[in-house]
Parts: sequence; C-alpha cells; structure tokens
Amino acid sequence: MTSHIAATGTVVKNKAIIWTISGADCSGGAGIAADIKTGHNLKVEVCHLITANTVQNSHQLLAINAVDVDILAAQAKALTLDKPPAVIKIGLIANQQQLTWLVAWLGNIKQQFSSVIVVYDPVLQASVGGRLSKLISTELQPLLPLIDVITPNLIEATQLSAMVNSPTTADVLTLANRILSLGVKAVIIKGGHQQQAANQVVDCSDTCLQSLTSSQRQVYTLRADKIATNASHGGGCSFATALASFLAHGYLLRDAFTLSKAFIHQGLALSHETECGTNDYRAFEQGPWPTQPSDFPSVFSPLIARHKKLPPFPCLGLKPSEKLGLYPVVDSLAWLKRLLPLNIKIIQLRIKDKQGQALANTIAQAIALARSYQCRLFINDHWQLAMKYGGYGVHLGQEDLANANLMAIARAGLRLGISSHGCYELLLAKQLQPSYLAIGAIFATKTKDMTGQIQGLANLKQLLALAESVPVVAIGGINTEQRLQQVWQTGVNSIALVSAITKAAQPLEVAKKWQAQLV
Ligand SMILES: Cc1ncc(COP(=O)(O)OP(=O)(O)O)c(N)n1
Ligand SMILES: Cc1ncsc1CCOP(=O)(O)O
Ligand SMILES: [Mg+2]
Repeated sequence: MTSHIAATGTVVKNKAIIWTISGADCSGGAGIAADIKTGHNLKVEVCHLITANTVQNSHQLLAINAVDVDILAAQAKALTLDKPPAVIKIGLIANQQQLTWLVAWLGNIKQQFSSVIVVYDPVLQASVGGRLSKLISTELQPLLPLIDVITPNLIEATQLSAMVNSPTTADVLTLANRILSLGVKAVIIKGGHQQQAANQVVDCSDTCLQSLTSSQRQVYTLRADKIATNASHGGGCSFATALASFLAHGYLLRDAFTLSKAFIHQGLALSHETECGTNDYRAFEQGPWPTQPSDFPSVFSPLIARHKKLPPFPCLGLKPSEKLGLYPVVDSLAWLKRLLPLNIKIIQLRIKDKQGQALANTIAQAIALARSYQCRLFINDHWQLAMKYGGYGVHLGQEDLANANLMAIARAGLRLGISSHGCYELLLAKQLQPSYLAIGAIFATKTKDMTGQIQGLANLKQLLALAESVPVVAIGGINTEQRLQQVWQTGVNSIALVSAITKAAQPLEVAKKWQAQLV
C-alpha cells in the first residue's frame, strides 16, 4: 500500500498495483479471470494485458487467438503513465513476437522502475489438454534473466531444466538449481500434480530456491496434504497471482510463498467442502485473505527434520487468561537489580559484549538473582551457560537455532522462546513447540538492524492468529505509550522492550507505569 497527500491535505492510501500479462480463458477458470479474482481477494489493483483469447471449456482447448503485439505495447505504454506496477505477473506468452516484445519491454521497465518485481508462471500447456503457446521451453531463455520468481510445476520444471542438462529424472533441488542457472532470481517448484489414489494422503510439497548472492542460495520447503477436488482449474495462475499480490504488499519472498500456499489450500478446501459428486473440471474456488491456521502449510527444513523427536518445551506456568505483560530486555546485572524489585513476571538478559569467565559469572549471578525474585529470566543466545547454571529459560533467534542443542535444552527442563519475523519463521518456530513465540520487529527500531522485517500491527494480528495457543511476545520499536496500547490491544501475551526502558530518562518510572497498563 502506497500513500500520497491529496489536494485536501488528507493522506490517501493507494492500493498496490499488479499487472498481469496473460491469456483469457472463456470458461472463467484460468488466466486473466483467475488473476483478477485472486488480486481482488488479496486487496491489490489488477491491470491486465491479454496476450490471447482462448476458446476452452472444462474438457478441451478448442482455439487460440493471439493478440497483436502492437496492442500489448500500446496498453503497456498507457498503463506505465497511469498505473505503474509494483509487480508484473506473466502467464501465457502466445508466440515468438510477443516474447521478443516482452523481453525488450521488460528490460526497459526494470530500468525505469528498479523496484518492480516480475513473477512468471510458465504456461505452455492448458490444464484441459492442448498447447496454449507456440513457444517451446528453450525459446524462453532470453526472458529468464529478467524474471525474479518463476513458478513451474514439476513437469514444467523438468522441461525448463532440460535447457541446462538432459532431462533425466532429478530431485526437485537439482531441478531448481538448474533453473536458477538460467538467470532467474528464484524458483518455486509446485508439487501439487502428483496423482492421488482414492483415500490416500498425498504429500504436496512446494520448494522455493532463492538466490541471495552469487554464491548464496536459500531453500524454503512447504508441505500440505493434497486435497482431492475437481475445482482446480486456474489454481496455478491463482498461485502465481497470489504470490505477485503478496509481494506487492511488501512481504518477503518466504512469507509471500507461505501465504500463497495457504491461499491455494484454502480454495481447494472450500471447493472440496461443496463438491457434490460431479466429475466436472471446475474453476479454482477463490477465498479471502488466508487467516485460518489449518490452511497454512507446515515448514520442512533440515532443522525440523533433525527435531522430529523433540518434546514440547515447558510452558510458562500462567493461570488461564493470565498474561506476562511487561518484558524488559536488558544487558547487565545492574539493570536486573533495578528492575526485579518491580515485581515483573518476565525479564531477559541480552548480553552482546562479554565473553569467557566474565560472561559466565554474570549469567550465573543473574540466574540466582532472578530466582530469588521468582521472576522468569530468559538468557539470550547463551544456552550452554543457561543450562550450566540451572536457568529458567533461553531465548534464541532463528539463526541461533541452527547451532543450539535443542534436545539438551528441553531435557534440562529449560523454557525456550524463539524469535520470528513473518509467517514462514513463525510456522517453523511453532513446529518446535516453544514456550513462547516472539514476533518482531513491530515498528522500526534503532536497537537492531531489522531492515525488511518490520511487521506492523495488521501483520502482527495475523501472526497472532497463526500462533494459536502459544503465548506471543511482541518486540521492536515499541517506545511510546500509544504504540504500547496499540500492540497490547492486539491480544499479545507480553511486550518486550529494550530502549523504551534502558534509554528512558526515568527508566523505573516508565517500567512501573507501562507495566500497570499491561494487565
Ligand atoms: C523477546 C525477544 N524477542 C526477540 C529477540 C531477538 O532475538 P534474536 O533474533 O536472537 O536477536 P538477538 O537478540 O540475539 O540480537 C529477543 N532477544 N527477545
Ligand atoms: C532484539 C530485537 N529483535 C527484534 S526487534 C529487537 C530490538 C528491540 O529493541 P527496542 O525495544 O529498543 O526497539
Ligand atoms: Mg540471538
């Protein structure tokens, strides 16, 4: 959402704009129709450039009439002046002329609007059967370096990767790596096309491989059970447009991917519920912005695979509906000594500038001190020392998790709090069954570099719903009473503060006053 000041002086919120460059399916299931419905449901404005008019029904593709490239060029020119895109989603490219124009035009638009993101769903075949495009996959090569995210299914991914290597059977990651080597910045390979026998649960995993730097690649794998329904016409188009919409709203790729998979799961589940015994191939059911935890996928990662047998971490010992309230995060024993007498229920020691014996001594004393006040003390990062000195709990970030012995922490009976920045990380952390989930940064903060990871209040509310019964701590930039109240009203269990207390002129007064507001 962007905003501008209107002539009246009021701030006008503009909807994010996406463009879809794709074919029209007269049966209303796929292509432009799906894109407009998805964009509408996901609260973006959709401009559409139609590449071809197709004649198809639920059973077959009968004809295709490609649109003249001059019309596409004129539409692009007119819209660039009026409604510049945040994200461009490309679907059907009908022929070589369109491809040649698109490659030249995308090169220009990316220079003109450096932040524009291009999502490409490589539609060559119609799902009702028959070729939609005159192009063969090798001809797509010049387009690929202009693409930020490509979203092939397994069959399309195999065809694309054959440009790099002979099409031998390969695992999904090998396919994804080959596709990245063609110049796209990220690939999401959709695994939903596996066949499903009656009453059989089929795992439907989608894999995203993102190139972060020339040598660094990041994998995200999301799993859901396949839903048996005939209402999946346009599901692929809807997935790519959902991704475009969430990216246009400013979500990171990992979160846009997670939300898009939830959107598709929700739509398939909706149609499954209303299925009435017909075998007709029907349009994918478009639902609203996904919020139900049951629609969200599970995260699969090496960390999760290593922790299949991890028991749940101990809970925080709260009475039903009791909240932790104020959660000061401080960096010294001196701060603990000042704050613990205030009767706070939770506090964190977050030391970044000590090592060796000095660090160990501080942590040992902190644990003993907090115990004497019966306060829940979480030690940030230093889980071995927290275990060694019989601490109450540890707080770990997502990067810290990789190097921590979670089984040892759990077996030692320590509580675990985990940081998360968005829905992908929240779902991952939740699968480890922590004692609490932290969500941040809610607002911009000077305490830690959180570039690209500011959640805002609306997203915090959505993440809270996904956390279900796990207590949520909000953190980051909560430094005014107004912000404190806004965050508290979302229903979080606790609010963590660093600078609002440690940089306050009268820290104890602030801590007391704010603590009294969080009941
Ligand atoms: C309550 C709470 N939430 C988040 C954090 C951040 O932890 P992490 O991501 O590991 O970053 P560092 O604090 O280690 O810089 C936290 N400490 N506490
Ligand atoms: C450690 C951390 N993790 C997410 S935001 C943040 C810093 C919070 O500090 P402040 O309360 O001063 O904004
Ligand atoms: Mg940490």
